[in-house]
Amino acid sequence: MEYSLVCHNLYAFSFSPVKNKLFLLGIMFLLWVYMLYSCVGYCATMPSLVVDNYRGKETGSVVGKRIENNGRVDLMSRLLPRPQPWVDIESDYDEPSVRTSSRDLLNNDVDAYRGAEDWDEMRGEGQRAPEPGAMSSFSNGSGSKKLPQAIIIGVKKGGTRALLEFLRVHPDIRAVGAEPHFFDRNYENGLEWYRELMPKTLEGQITMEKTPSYFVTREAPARISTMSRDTKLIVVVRDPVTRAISDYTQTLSKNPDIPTFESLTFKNRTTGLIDTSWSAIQIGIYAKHLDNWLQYFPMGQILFVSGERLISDPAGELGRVQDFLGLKRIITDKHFYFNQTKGFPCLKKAEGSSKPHCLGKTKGRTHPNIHPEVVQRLRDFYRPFNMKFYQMTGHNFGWD
Ligand SMILES: Nc1ncnc2c1ncn2[C@@H]1O[C@H](COP(=O)(O)OS(=O)(=O)O)[C@@H](OP(=O)(O)O)[C@H]1O
Repeated sequence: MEYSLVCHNLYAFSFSPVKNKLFLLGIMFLLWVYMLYSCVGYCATMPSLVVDNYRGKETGSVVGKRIENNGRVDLMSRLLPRPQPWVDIESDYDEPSVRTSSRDLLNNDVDAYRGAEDWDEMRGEGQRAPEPGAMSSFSNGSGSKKLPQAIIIGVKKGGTRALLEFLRVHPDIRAVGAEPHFFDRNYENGLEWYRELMPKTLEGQITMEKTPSYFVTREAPARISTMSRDTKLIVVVRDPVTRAISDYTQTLSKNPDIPTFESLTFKNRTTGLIDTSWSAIQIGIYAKHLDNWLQYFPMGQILFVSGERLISDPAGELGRVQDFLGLKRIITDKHFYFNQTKGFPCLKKAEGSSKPHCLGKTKGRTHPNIHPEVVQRLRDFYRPFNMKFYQMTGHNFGWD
């Protein structure tokens, strides 16, 4: 009798509609928590999830701040839609390395006026060192942060952003979107600070960064060699005359009142003496800068990418770079298309996206018309340096 009463009560309890609903809700909640957890784990291990605080700002979110916060907030940031890695993060600070006091402004000294070229969302913040955890991937994914094994060290306006964005398509490359400027401006922060900026990588993946000003920074070769003598160096070089005009165009876009290109080029217009203290001119003397690197690195450890070919045959140049990095040639012709409107090759699918992607509006600007006589004078000026550079690298870049 007692037994049947207990059974009856149990039966009534387990099949009461309220309890049933509560039970179902409980199961659904557990399932939801499980799915959420799995999703976080999955997101964190995806190789392409690179977010930095600058991107966070770009997309109008506070992703950057979240990444530095505690686990719960960090978890939320992972679940938010991933900001696309290319979205107008086209860096790139102006060149501070070749300075003279009178020319600070025109030499794009970041302290004089911080250009933050292309990196629109950084404008007006003043120069500051990137914050660890702010530039790299999600902080809790699998893998570990490593110092870069390969660095794009130059040259400014050579096509460095295009090369890095193209390389990021490769599953074995993880790169910092922002320019860390560690070996020129932030060296005192120490290697640990630098490593913290890097995205997490899995075994076999290569960590990369690009800071074009390294190529003209006197201390950079020794510093990089101290980090690791095995670091692979990549330099994107471009006709120094067009490079100088591109550099000037960038400065002009931010400071429309600067003197003309012509007047900045010459120390003395009548004698035709070139002002080599102007960074736009100085950077293009590639042979001189390369000499400094060769004191610390053998030629075989430096790859020169043609900025011109990166536009006319991106897959060809990318093939060379992948070989140099010891990677399988995964980035090929089929990754690119020529965008008529942009006038440049673009990616059919950018990293982590299924959409076509061209670089932003600050890459591929229209250059001002420069008087042909000035261009000719510059060609004459650079010719011997170019010849020396061809000789040193064993490669004729065809600028003359
Ligand atoms: N695919 C593609 N799309 C757009 N732009 C391309 C591309 N490939 C190379 N380039 C050239 O890259 C030049 C900018 O060079 P950088 O990225 O090295 O500039 S920066 O130093 O980082 O500011 C930029 O220079 P300008 O044309 O003078 O703007 C471009 O000519």
